[in-house]
Amino acid sequence: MRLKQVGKAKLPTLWGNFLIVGFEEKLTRQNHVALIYGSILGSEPVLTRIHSECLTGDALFSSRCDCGFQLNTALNYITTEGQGILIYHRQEGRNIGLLNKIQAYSLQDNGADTVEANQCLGFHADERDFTICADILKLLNIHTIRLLTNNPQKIKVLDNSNINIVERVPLIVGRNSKNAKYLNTKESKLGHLFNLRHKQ
Ligand SMILES: Nc1nc2c(ncn2[C@@H]2O[C@H](COP(=O)(O)OP(=O)(O)OP(=O)(O)O)[C@@H](O)[C@H]2O)c(=O)[nH]1
Ligand SMILES: [Zn+2]
Repeated sequence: MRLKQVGKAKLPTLWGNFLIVGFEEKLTRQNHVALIYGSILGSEPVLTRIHSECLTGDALFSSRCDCGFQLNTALNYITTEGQGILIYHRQEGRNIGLLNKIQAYSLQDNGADTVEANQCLGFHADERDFTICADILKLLNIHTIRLLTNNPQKIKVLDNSNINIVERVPLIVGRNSKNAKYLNTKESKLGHLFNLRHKQ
């Protein structure tokens, strides 16, 4: 296992009382956290959100993307449901890092879309590794989930990592005039599912 669990504590939030569990990648020492709500063991399938780090959207209220809105709504769904887990996957900017993301934003301010901007900086469109999230689920003994996502790639990677996804739950929130192009590019170039009729 590439990860080890480090620390576990109560985390009261605006949505309710979670447990926060820390994880460290043994090789890189990169850390991730999972927020657990309710009793998840023995109550599978577990409602699961894999949320990729977005400092600008999650903590600074940016409306350039939908991340902050999705974070808010995912916590809402999980607490309303009474059980679930949110993995806060610390691969900022689709894993190009915060400062590169700001440079990508600058290219987008000058007309590039989010994929072109990444490529212009020498990165792939999406540099994230979701297998780490499968490892986190396994360390927590979670094997069967309902996944909150619009991204088919997350489903594919978790599936290949032997996580049983019994349902994809769409998470379509936060569209506005500032992120419309960004969301359209996710649909046209990255394959995100924004049509509820595509629910699988
Ligand atoms: N490189 C880059 N990353 C971005 C940009 N805007 C947001 N991000 C990052 O994108 C990640 C979120 O990915 P998204 O493609 O929005 O959504 P997703 O996680 O693939 O899919 P969902 O599960 O449906 O939310 C976060 O890490 C953000 O920091 C951008 O313009 N460029
Ligand atoms: Zn974002």
